[in-house]
Amino acid sequence: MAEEGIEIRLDHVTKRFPGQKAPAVDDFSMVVPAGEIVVFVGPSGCGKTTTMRMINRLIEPTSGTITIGGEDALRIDPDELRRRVGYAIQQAGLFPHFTVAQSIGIVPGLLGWDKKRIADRVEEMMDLVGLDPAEFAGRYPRQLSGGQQQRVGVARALAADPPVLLMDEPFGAVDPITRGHLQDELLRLQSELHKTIVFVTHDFDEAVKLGDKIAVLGDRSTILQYDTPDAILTNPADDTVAGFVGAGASLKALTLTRVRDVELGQAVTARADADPSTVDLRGEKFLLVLDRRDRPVRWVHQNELRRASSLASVGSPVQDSVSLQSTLRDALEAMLTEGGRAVVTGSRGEYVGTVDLATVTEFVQQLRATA
Ligand SMILES: Nc1ncnc2c1ncn2[C@@H]1O[C@H](COP(=O)(O)OP(=O)(O)OP(=O)(O)O)[C@@H](O)[C@H]1O
Repeated sequence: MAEEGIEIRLDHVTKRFPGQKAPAVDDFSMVVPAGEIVVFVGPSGCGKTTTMRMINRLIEPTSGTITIGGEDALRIDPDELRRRVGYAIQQAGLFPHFTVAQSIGIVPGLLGWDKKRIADRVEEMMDLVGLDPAEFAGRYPRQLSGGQQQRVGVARALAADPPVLLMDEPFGAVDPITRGHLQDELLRLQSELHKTIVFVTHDFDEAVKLGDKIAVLGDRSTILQYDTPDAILTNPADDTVAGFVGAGASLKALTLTRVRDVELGQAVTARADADPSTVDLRGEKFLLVLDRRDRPVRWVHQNELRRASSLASVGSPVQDSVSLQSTLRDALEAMLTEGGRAVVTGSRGEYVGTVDLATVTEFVQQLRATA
């Protein structure tokens, strides 16, 4: 069993770097709830990294207190702090002369684990982040893609099973598609591990996707708003936050809702072996043809249906379907590909319903009305 997250509390924390007039972090107070992902977003230089690094004492606060699981961070001995707080950074920060296995084993090694325990743990972590140990354990960073390096960085941060994970733009240096995959994987890991995660990013979309809560920070790490993504999207605290949310707030809100949360529509359906002349479209323009296991295969227009002698090959293929776990944004994407409705399938790929544009529009309007 992995060790689950513990609460982090920052109380009136200030950091003043020597020789600087203004503090980099000015009187920062926040509770990061146990087992949640809190994302810091804000402009470059606003103090996100400094705030985060005070939690694991890579930077010492000038004043104020930080507690981790109720214990004063300044009193936790450095080895124990290293075990309790994992740290992952942009471009993974891997040592060029360490193999993947050596990198992941660093913190367990520092903590004095025996060789066998470290080796077992390294293998377990590689599996966890989707890197085959047989293939990757002996590789050096330069023999890895950017995405693979980031996976190693996350595995290394998790190796000593810390209840707290600090992640400073960990996916900042990879292409958007890899970034999306790494985000999905982090969410999957988190649904198993329930760590307390503080995550720093410039990217508001990333914050919306990952955060249970988002802290929008301004100069000197001032908290402009600290709330759930949907509260911030629908009700930004001020113009600065609104600027950060940016255009397309409604579109972003679509990533917050799953297909299973909206009412599904129903298409007229028929099995591929049915006789076309018996199909009643009940005023609809399209028929959805299902295979023997009820999986959606093709859309057939009423004109095609009229001329068809069999449903086995007529119509155009269903190209993109979504699952009940997909977001409304995925559904919108599928609608744009399919032209019209997105087909929703269950866990065995079977047809369960459809989502159409009206449902999405209605959802956005409701969200605005309740905000
Ligand atoms: N070691 C240091 N000595 C002096 N000033 C520093 C030091 N580290 C950071 N600062 C200053 O503190 C402020 C906050 O920096 P910080 O790195 O925390 O910002 P950030 O929000 O993480 O920025 P970015 O998003 O660009 O990484 C900046 O003005 C920076 O120049």
